[in-house]
Amino acid sequence: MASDNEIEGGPGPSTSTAVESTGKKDKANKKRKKKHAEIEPYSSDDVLWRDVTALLGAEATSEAASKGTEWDAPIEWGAEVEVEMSELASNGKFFSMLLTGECIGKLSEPHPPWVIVVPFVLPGEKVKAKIHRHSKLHSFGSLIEILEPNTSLRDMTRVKCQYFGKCAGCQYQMLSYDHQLGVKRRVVVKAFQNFSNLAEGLVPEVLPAIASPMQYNYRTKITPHFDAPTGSRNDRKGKKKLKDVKELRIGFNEHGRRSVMDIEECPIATPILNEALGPIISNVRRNIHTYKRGATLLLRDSLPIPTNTANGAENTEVAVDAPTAETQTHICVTDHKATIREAVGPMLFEYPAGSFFQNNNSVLVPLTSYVREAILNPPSSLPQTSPPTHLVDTYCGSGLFSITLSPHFEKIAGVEISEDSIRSAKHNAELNNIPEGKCSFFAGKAEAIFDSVKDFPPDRTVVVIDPPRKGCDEKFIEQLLAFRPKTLVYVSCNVHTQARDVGMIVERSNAGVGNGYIVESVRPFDLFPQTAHVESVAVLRLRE
Ligand SMILES: C[S@@+](CC[C@H](N)C(=O)[O-])C[C@H]1O[C@@H](n2cnc3c(N)ncnc32)[C@H](O)[C@@H]1O
Repeated sequence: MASDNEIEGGPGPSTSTAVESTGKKDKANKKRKKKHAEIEPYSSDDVLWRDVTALLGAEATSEAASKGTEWDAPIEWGAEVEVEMSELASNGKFFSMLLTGECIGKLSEPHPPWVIVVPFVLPGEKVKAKIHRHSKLHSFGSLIEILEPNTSLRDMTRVKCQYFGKCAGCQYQMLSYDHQLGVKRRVVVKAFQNFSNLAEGLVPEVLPAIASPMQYNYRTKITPHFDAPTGSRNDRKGKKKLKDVKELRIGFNEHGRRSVMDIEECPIATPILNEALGPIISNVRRNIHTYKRGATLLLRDSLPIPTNTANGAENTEVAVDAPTAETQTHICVTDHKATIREAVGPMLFEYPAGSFFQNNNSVLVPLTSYVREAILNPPSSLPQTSPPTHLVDTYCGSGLFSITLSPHFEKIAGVEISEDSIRSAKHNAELNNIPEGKCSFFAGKAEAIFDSVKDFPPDRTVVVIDPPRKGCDEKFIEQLLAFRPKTLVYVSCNVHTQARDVGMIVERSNAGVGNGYIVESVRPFDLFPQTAHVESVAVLRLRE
């Protein structure tokens, strides 16, 4: 669960205003500035940077740029500051809250406008934080104390995780679920404002987020990990020394640090994963001498399946003492190569435990039904055209959209880079009795699919696009625009690259003649309750 912001800056002041610099320090500062200056476009650092500049305003930002003071933090590294939080930032995973206007602490005076980012706090709250990293026009503080809570938003009785505030995930637990959905909608609104490059009127009002039916115990995959115990040495029998084993931490990343923290339970994970977690961790501790280095453990929720499945691999199941009523129909799988089985409505999916599948099973029927309705029932305000007959499922994984939408299409083609997933997609078509020849799946880069669908009628074809976080390649977008399918449904777990790609599709397809795509709807889907992750579905339709 590492995020771009998760790496802490080194100790010591990083600013020229905060300290007298020696030649050596000057060099170090220059090196640091150079390193920090390269914010990767569309990374969570970039998303935060856009929030920072929006908060400070264009004038203050460009003044700092022209004076070259963007890196001159007015606060010393390690200083404690009292700040009043003003806004929520949209950079997903890690630091979720933005600044305060005024800082009370060790500031150099007069100081330039600056943003302080503090996690686990809410707008309107006054907090004490310790500065641990500087960046361009903003610094990161770790929360020491909430001095004045925002009691209209914060309710700590909602928090279910004993590690809240220490573990790097699930920072929205103190908020009502309705409020979380509103926050996620706002992230999508800002993503389209900041990254789509489209004029306001070209993006429709973002629809309210669709809730996950389960808000805890929904996550079907967790990956606790551990580093090799520091300085560990084996005794003569090859066993790690007891002291080192005691220092071993197995769990998730500690918030704001490189270190791992012990986890005995994860309230967003499904019950079977929580039951299996303790025995799995004890087993690693007992056998730590067999690990040469750290490792990531895989725990995946599955329906039981015959040990030798048509998909090939043996299933290894973790023994859990006396399964409860809730867990008895599920098993926990730990072998990457073993097969997982999941049901999505009436459809069954099997895939290797180590490959991609959406992690919140409870939301998959609402998600796939929403995509189906968006395709088949466009708003009545649009000219009604013949229903689509062909589906192209790009970045198809093991066939989630192809198979759930298969009853509504005559022909379907899917493309996916992972050969394992393509094998699963073909297997899943058989498993769900889809008539032979209706679905074809190809392993390769997404853009390669356009060679295989030359006989698909573009005006009756829908393309589903569900890329990884980095979004689509230009080559893919070029070929998509050359193909000109009637309908596009873009599903994404990174709304910032989604906004960029949707903007590019609309702009390029309308350049010149203006007969390209319009954005019909944008709607967030909550696949990840309690966390800052946001999924969204955008529907685009070619103008008549
Ligand atoms: C977010 S997942 C979506 C999978 C599937 N649609 C689902 O919902 O289960 C993105 C998928 O894109 C695949 N992928 C990544 N880069 C790709 C590329 N250049 N071309 C095709 N597939 C790619 C990944 O292997 C992954 O399965």
